[in-house]
Amino acid sequence: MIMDFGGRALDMGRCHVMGILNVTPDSFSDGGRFNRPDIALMHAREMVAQGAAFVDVGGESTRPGAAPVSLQVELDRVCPVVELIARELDVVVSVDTSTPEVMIETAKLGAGLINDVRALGRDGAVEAAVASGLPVCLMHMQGQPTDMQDRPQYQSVMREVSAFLMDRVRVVEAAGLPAEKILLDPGFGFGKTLEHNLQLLAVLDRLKVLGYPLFVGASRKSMLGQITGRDVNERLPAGLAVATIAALKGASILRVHDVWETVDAVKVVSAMEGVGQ
Ligand SMILES: Nc1nc2[nH]c(SCC(=O)O)nc2c(=O)[nH]1
Repeated sequence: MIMDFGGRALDMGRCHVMGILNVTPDSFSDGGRFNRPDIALMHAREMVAQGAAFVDVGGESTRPGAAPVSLQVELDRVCPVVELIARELDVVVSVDTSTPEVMIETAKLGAGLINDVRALGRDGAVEAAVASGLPVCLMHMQGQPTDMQDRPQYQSVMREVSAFLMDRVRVVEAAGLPAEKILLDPGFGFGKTLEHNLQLLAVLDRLKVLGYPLFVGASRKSMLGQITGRDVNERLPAGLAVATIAALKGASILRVHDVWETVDAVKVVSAMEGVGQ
């Protein structure tokens, strides 16, 4: 299934790597390194050279406990970087935002995907996403970053995550967003215990049957630290394991910090899947 990302067509039947470009001072693993547009462009260029099909630009940290940022701060962080990358590089610029005005502005500046961890939950976000004409990733989160990890609870995490995402799909499709512009994401680490995250990973293919491309982000997250005991900058092997599992289970986009390493892991999965039986 070919999806059009602001003029760049990509086959969602394949697994693509998205490089993370946090332009926030407090992101948990690379906070503050890429705040200047020229430095951000250099990092984006490097990730594209390593095989990233997407670069995800986020101006508001959504780590547990993160404080919201003002509209102007988010615009000031994100817009110059989106404009520069969209102009200079042949890559889909994804914008990690829940803010309607940021969606509209960055779409004008050449963004190709809206990546909203709040599934267009903020006032005006559905309308802004529809008006932007861009594809949207709808992600599940229980609670808000300020409290989501306090006491995550589910009767059945996959059933509840699926129900939430399908409800959001109904809302955004009714508002005019075509089905072929929707991606779904279970939201690893967003209001989930380690057990919930593992249960979602184990049955990720069940999310696929909803009929939308799957987006997965687990890179360097605390779930990997809980399993391995590794610090945030030593979680690459565990991250590659999740990337491989997700690719095997049909994920279309993997959001990661470590691009070439993940590209290679995906190449192994694709090579195996491509060989005649
Ligand atoms: N769609 C999507 N967007 C994201 N943005 C972040 S920011 C927090 C972090 O990188 O730990 N995570 C995700 C994710 O899992 N899915």
